[in-house]
Amino acid sequence: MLSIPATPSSLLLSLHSGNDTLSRPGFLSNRHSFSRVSKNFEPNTPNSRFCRITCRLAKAKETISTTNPDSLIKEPHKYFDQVIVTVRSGDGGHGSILNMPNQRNNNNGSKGKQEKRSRHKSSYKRDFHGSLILPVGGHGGDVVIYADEGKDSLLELHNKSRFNAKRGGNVDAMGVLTSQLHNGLAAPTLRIPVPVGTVVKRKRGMLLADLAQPGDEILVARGGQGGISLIEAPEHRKKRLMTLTTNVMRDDSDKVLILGQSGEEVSLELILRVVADVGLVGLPNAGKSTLLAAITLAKPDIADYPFTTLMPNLGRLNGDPTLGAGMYSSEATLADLPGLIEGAHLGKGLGRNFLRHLRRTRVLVHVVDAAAEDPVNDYRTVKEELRMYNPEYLERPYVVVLNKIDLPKGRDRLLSLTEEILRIGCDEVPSEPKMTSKDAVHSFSTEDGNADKLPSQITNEDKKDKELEDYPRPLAVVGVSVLKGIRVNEMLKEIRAALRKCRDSHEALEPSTKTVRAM
Ligand SMILES: Nc1nc2c(ncn2[C@@H]2O[C@H](COP(=O)(O)OP(=O)(O)OP(=O)(O)O)[C@@H](O)[C@H]2O)c(=O)[nH]1
Repeated sequence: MLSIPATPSSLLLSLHSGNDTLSRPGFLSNRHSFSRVSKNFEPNTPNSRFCRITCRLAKAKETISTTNPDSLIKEPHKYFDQVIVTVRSGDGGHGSILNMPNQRNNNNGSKGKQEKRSRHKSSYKRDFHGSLILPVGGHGGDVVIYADEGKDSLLELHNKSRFNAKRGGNVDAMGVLTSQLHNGLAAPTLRIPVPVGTVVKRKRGMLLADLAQPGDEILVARGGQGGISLIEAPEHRKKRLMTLTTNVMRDDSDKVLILGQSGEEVSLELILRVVADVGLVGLPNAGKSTLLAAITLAKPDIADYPFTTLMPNLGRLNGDPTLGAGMYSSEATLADLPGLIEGAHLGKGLGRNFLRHLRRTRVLVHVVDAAAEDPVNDYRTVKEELRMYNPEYLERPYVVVLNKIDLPKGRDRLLSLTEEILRIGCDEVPSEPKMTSKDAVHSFSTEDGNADKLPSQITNEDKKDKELEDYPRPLAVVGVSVLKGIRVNEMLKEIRAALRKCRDSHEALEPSTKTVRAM
């Protein structure tokens, strides 16, 4: 029987006496935070079988949303790649205090009945040493974050930034040990999907994982262990029981063992780094999204105004058909990044956030509008922004695509533009080893900028002093019209050649790396 007078902040609970009921672990749900528990036996009640518990109801926690939902809709590009979430693993379920069955009513039990019961005892579960196995509370739910190919941004985690795993089940016992007793149910693992390429860090702390491959996962909060069960026995029987099991309750402090351990709560920072083999860069309106749509099945937004692309779009490039059966090995992922403008590395335009998404690419494709006012200057502007953000980007193999040659202005200047662009840069191969695909996948930063320097990038500041002419020339310059499908195959050939070059140099690098490791 449970009577609940309705007062907003506190409840007066009258519980049916059962001392058992009160002492039974797990009876008091941990959803209520008890401020004071007192057993005042009512003097006027006929049998003093009522007790009073004063408690305060904890308000259900509202979902913590750090971001205004309006800004999420209006400015998704500011939030899609970074979020702070709080996760809590489940508490362990409680064990139980049990009595041996023949402890009860042992006054009126005959010798024959006791014998029967002791025979019955042999059906209890026992371990290898013959000791009784007593049920334990269920394990609290773990929290796991995993890379899911179906996710492309962290936006939805801004709406729900708190995750609680379930608690383990209590041992469902009525206080008497029987052979039918089961362990409390283990709570399921709470699995949170994030896009491939998400870096998981403790909030303002250490890096936990880089979920760079589909299916990569990390356990971020371990569920609490379930409590154990103990047998309560009168003093004179304890010694005998100890021969049966070590789980005999010795004093009141043993009750702590019965309670399940609480789960852990952690705040995490999730940072998305787009994972792609090829990064498309260029000024707004150069035709990057049109290019992606022309050679992959991606359907990015395309319009003739700048900054149509607000978030990186990914597309899958089919393998090279000339390779026959091996064509699948030459498949690649392309990332169309929002347009860069002068000052992008300082946060102008859509900001520097997008520059960091080039970090994991191996090949860059500069898309230049050949029909623009000054295409060479546009090309230099983009290269300058890359250099100011991370000079290492200029050392990656790249192809320049002079787009819109269907327009007379573009077509007429194609030759002169190609020559001018090929003049910017040098033939020299940089002395430092180039970033390999593996490095590219595993490079990440604690914050923007150059905080994630690889050993080979330590001299980045020095590199910023170099001119554009001191960095390698493009592998190829191709004139195309991605809209009209003019020379698109030639462009594909050059992009695939650049990818192949990366793979070859990566493979060539591998044996020497092994030698260094062996030494
Ligand atoms: N004539 C012509 N127009 C093109 C060509 N390629 C793209 N365009 C047009 O150029 C405009 C911009 O194209 P997008 O693909 O959105 O350009 P973007 O570089 O992705 O632009 P942002 O999203 O601002 O970065 C659109 O109107 C396209 O139709 C081309 O080869 N020829």
